[in-house]
Amino acid sequence: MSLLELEQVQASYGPSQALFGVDLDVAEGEVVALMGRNGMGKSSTIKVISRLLKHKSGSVKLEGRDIGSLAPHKAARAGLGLVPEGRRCFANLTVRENLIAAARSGHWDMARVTALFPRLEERQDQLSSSLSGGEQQMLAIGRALMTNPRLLMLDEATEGLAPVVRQEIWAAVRTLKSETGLALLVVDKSLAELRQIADRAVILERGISVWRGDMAALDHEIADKFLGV
Ligand SMILES: Nc1ncnc2c1ncn2[C@@H]1O[C@H](COP(=O)(O)OP(=O)(O)OP(=O)(O)O)[C@@H](O)[C@H]1O
Repeated sequence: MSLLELEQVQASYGPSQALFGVDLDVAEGEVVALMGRNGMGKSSTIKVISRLLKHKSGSVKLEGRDIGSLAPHKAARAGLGLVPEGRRCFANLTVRENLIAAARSGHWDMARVTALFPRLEERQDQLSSSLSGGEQQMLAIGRALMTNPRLLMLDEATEGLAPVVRQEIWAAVRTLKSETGLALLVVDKSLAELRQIADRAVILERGISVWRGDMAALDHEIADKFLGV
């Protein structure tokens, strides 16, 4: 059974429909890249999974259980960890307070998160608003890990960061994959990085899953056709 499974999901923002038929699944321990050009529905799909956007048809299942009627905080409790686009943390809390506020019991605790991101340990007493963009992103990932998710979703986790910081984030994501086997759903513009980390990919075009397959099968022709790279 898949850990997460979406079938023919449709969703709208008021009168404006964004998703027209999203099929996607993530197995336990698997890394899936969710890809597509700008505005094709990647963030909306992540929002549907996190229950921040309600779908109007189709199904969203976590371990075979329909989670379509869960409130967002219950989705988090059910094991869906989200690092949203724009890395939202509590600006008026310190790094440590941000992490503690998210904590739920399990493998991930302060010690493990700060071992993954040593910079967070160095900055633990600083307000999160005083962190650099890269450090804020590390904190956003750390917060999501502190919830001890079954599935971690990263929406554009490296966007707008300097190349050296992006590498630090990717290194941490690779560690998550190799050392913890956490299931990941990753949205990112870097095909090169996704190729290194993802087992499979799902490509969206105008809110529809138009290609699903092993990352190794995503050749130049497919990338050119659907991603324009
Ligand atoms: N809050 C909103 N209200 C209305 N329409 C929205 C809203 N958010 C997204 N949309 C629309 O839904 C469609 C899908 O957007 P979405 O952000 O999911 O795409 P995306 O693939 O994540 O794009 P990007 O790579 O640019 O982040 C787009 O047409 C977008 O304009």
